[in-house]
Amino acid sequence: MTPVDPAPADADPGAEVTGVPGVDRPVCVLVGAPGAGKTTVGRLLAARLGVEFADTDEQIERTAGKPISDIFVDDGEDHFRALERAAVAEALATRRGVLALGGGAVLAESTRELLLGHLVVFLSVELPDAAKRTGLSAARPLLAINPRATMRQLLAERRPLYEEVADVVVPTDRIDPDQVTETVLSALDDLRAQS
Ligand SMILES: Nc1ncnc2c1ncn2[C@@H]1O[C@H](COP(=O)(O)OP(=O)(O)O)[C@@H](O)[C@H]1O
Ligand SMILES: O=C(O)C1=C[C@@H](OP(=O)(O)O)[C@@H](O)[C@H](O)C1
Ligand SMILES: [Mg+2]
Repeated sequence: MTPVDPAPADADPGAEVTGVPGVDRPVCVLVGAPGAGKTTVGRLLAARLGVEFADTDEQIERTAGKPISDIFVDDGEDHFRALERAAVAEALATRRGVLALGGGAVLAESTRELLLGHLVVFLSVELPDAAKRTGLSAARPLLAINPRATMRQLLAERRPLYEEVADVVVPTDRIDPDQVTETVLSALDDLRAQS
């Protein structure tokens, strides 16, 4: 089990927001399907821990200079996945706070291998909430065609990959992002107590 050492929940909000002193990797890495709440909960979690937040999708968009939906349309999914593998590898090596990955990052075996050295939280979500939260919208290009069936298939195919890389699974169905954040915080405390 990877040791966890999050900053205390009452971390000084005025302190420099980077990571935990002496810890040379992200405090935790969030994985899960689109709509699981990785980006939303990641931000809340980082604020509670007093550390930085990074999202590999945002990094990819900054580097490419366009939204992910445009990368899919202009350059194709394979190109996006290559950018994603590079962005995830760089973020795992350099980020020290809370890191959210895109839902498909775990499809790459090389990424799953890299995640072995990290504390990984799988935010799980079932079809009803995943559908509601994504609105099955065009902002997520994978869901552009037959979104409900695609989401159902994606959840079934990826669950074993999320479970493979995860140290802990936090179900998010029917609870709000603040409640998910509290659940993740206590899971991190439990892991720290065990390590
Ligand atoms: N636990 C939750 N309950 C209700 N809505 C949520 C929850 N988590 C996230 N959301 C909403 O669902 C949408 C997708 O969340 P997001 O954080 O982008 O998910 P992800 O990054 O995992 O795809 C956002 O509108 C967000 O506000
Ligand atoms: O599941 C996927 O393959 C994807 C999920 C998206 O991120 P979120 O999981 O944050 O929505 C984004 O990386 C891209 O649209 C592809
Ligand atoms: Mg996201």
